[in-house]
Amino acid sequence: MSSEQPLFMSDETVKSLLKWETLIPAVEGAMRDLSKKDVLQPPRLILPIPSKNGALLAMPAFSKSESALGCKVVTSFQNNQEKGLPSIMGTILFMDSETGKLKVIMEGTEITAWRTAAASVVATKHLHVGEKKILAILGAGTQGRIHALAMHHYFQFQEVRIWNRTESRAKALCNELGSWATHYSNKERCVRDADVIVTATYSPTPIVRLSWLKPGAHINAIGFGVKHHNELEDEIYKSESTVVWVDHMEAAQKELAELINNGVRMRGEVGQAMTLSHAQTQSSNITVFHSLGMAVEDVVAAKVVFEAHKEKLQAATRPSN
Ligand SMILES: NC(=O)C1=CN([C@@H]2O[C@H](COP(=O)(O)OP(=O)(O)OC[C@H]3O[C@@H](n4cnc5c(N)ncnc54)[C@H](OP(=O)(O)O)[C@@H]3O)[C@@H](O)[C@H]2O)C=CC1
Ligand SMILES: O=C(O)C1=NCCCC1
Repeated sequence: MSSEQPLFMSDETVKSLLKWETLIPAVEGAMRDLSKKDVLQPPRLILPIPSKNGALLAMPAFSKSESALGCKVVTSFQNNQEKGLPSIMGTILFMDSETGKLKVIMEGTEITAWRTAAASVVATKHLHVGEKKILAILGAGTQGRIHALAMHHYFQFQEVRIWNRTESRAKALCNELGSWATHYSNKERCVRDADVIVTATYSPTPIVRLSWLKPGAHINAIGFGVKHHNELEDEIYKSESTVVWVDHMEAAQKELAELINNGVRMRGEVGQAMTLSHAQTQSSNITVFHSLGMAVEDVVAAKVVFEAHKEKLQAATRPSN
């Protein structure tokens, strides 16, 4: 019997091993595999904890092509900012996919941030047709920050605008990012003329209006406060020119049930859009990627990190000549 103990990887170690160059293709592959039904991923269990303004989510997945098996447990506690803690904190259990034996216990707070932004990059790549000159980000928390970094890295937008409810945080983030990011004090001005928009807040009421959107704009809607669809006004969903995509249809039936019951049609999964040519999306359509967040993204990201860790160890023990 193997007595090998599971490895523990802290968020600090995980962060040092995460690279957009390896993560984005891995998340793209996971989204494609899910739509090809090469992934086992049941709808996640969500335990709301209303008295704490929080929730706990249990998210297992198995990727056949990556031979990756794992489960993330993640919490979302909206009042954590005042306690100096991240709102979203996760832990990933990464197993041997042949035996189920636990290989790594990985802190999953960094992975959750990075893989969510990577999924938005993949969705933007496959759903947005036109030029990518102006990016507007609403929310300057963990997700707002990591989306700025991922989008800037992948698409090299000419302008990156950031609005936040608490203006000083948008200013501080732009100062940290450098001259390529500009803070906006008015969200309408931030969104108008933008080619791509990211909403990454806990806002319980709409922060984007249809009349602000230019034809062909693409929105990555990330926020999940009380619901997963508070950030966009109803008119956006009702508009005939809007096409809504999700990461996982089965999860959307559950988590976006209210929208679906109100007649909003989900066009399909981003993984399905990858197999369509862009010509099938009219360039004047407004596209929305409703990012629910998928366990398979976490599991393949954990594999990328574990592989990078093993390579680093090997390199350190290789004799130099
Ligand atoms: N789809 C997915 O896979 C994932 C989704 N998420 C979701 O992304 C969102 C952001 O998460 P994260 O960045 O980690 O959280 P943070 O706590 O780091 O940031 C929260 C952001 O929401 C803003 N905010 C809070 N309440 C309101 C409000 N009433 N109106 C407007 N803005 C508000 C905050 O503004 P201020 O600075 O003024 O407080 C801040 O910009 C959350 O909804 C979270 O659930 C997170 C991870 C994965
Ligand atoms: O997919 C995730 O991880 C999360 N999704 C919604 C908010 C909490 C974390």
